[in-house]
Amino acid sequence: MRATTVAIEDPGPLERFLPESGPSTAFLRRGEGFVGLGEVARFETDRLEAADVWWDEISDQIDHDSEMLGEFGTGPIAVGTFTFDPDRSEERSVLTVPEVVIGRRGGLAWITKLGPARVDAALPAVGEPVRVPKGLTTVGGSMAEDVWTAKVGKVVDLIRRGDVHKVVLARDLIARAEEPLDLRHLLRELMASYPMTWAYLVDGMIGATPELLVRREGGLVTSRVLAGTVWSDDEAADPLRLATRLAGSRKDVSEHEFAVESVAQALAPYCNAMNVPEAPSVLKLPNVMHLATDITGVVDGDASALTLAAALHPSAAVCGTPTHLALDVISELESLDRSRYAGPVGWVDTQGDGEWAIALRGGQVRPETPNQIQLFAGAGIVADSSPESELAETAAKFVPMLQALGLLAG
Ligand SMILES: C=C(O[C@H]1C=CC=C(C(=O)O)[C@@H]1O)C(=O)O
Repeated sequence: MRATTVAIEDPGPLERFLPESGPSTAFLRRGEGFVGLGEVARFETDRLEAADVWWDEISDQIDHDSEMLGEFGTGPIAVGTFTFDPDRSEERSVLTVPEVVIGRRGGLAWITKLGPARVDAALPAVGEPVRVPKGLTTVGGSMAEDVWTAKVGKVVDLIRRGDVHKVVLARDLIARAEEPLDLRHLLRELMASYPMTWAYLVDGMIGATPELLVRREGGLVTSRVLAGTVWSDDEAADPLRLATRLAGSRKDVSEHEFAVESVAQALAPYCNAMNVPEAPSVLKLPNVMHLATDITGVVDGDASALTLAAALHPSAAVCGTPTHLALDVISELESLDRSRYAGPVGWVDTQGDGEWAIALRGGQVRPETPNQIQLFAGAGIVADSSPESELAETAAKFVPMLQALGLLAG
């Protein structure tokens, strides 16, 4: 397979190149990142490790001709969305190799095309006009709210007995439209309202997540760990007071510490230098605030971004501590196939560089039900958790997608 990468003039908003149907992908933040059009190869699997091996083999077969060698993110890439727990999901994980990638980063723009022979590097036509969803309604989720809060109560009991320290419990919500959903509309809305997040679209999985599982750029790795949340239903609430409340909340700080420790421990074997800030900062989003820690490190060896994502997943930000016990509690009590929610979503290049976010604040549209989207949100439960407050927290985490769908005012 041949790949050609050329520098191009700024192509404007990248998302306008996405077609309404057919395989397409996006991973965008503050106008940077890429859109991927078409598909030259696809791997469906239930294991991150298998995808890593597959991409290694494909990478070796690509003959890449580039004007931009060494520029992060340029060149052929594989884009993926992985299930949270392959042993307990009906959904498949997918790694797809786009035929055309249009990207922008740090003032540079490029196009990469893949094919059997060297191809011209002209920009494709922009996509069809975007359709706004019509006749949307929510039709509930797998579990009634009071059943979910009762489960949170059970988890709190288990934690207080000392069986497990933290468990992230999730719930879902289904929204249905009169016509097939145009995911490009959701992507645009999410990008406009939540520019500080990573907006993703891969194989019907769409959302805008604030949490970066891992980024590898050359020898450097970064992970943005989030856990611990505060929100307010009162628009006039003072953000400084909310942030102070969050930073001083023993419950949220302990929830956050479990998450940081899980990432630091999983990353340590791959790094020969690592920096873990002692105290978290507060990340402010339009709907919630989170405790945030950016861990950085220098990679020792050639572990790819996908290898690192496999090692870090599932972190205690989306699973719990200890991992295997939290996974058992989730499978026993959550009564939900998490599908790709809370799994890694992102991209990797032929050098092993890439970015894998955690698929939060999003939902899945499936080919057999194109009018429908299943939304997911979860909350970290620790010894001091209150079931009602955790339910309200998940409601606050549904807000970005409900706004993008037009089910809530922005
Ligand atoms: C599990 C989710 O959020 C995670 C990320 C940030 C804060 C979280 C929390 O405070 O519970 C969660 O760990 C979700 O959005 O569904």
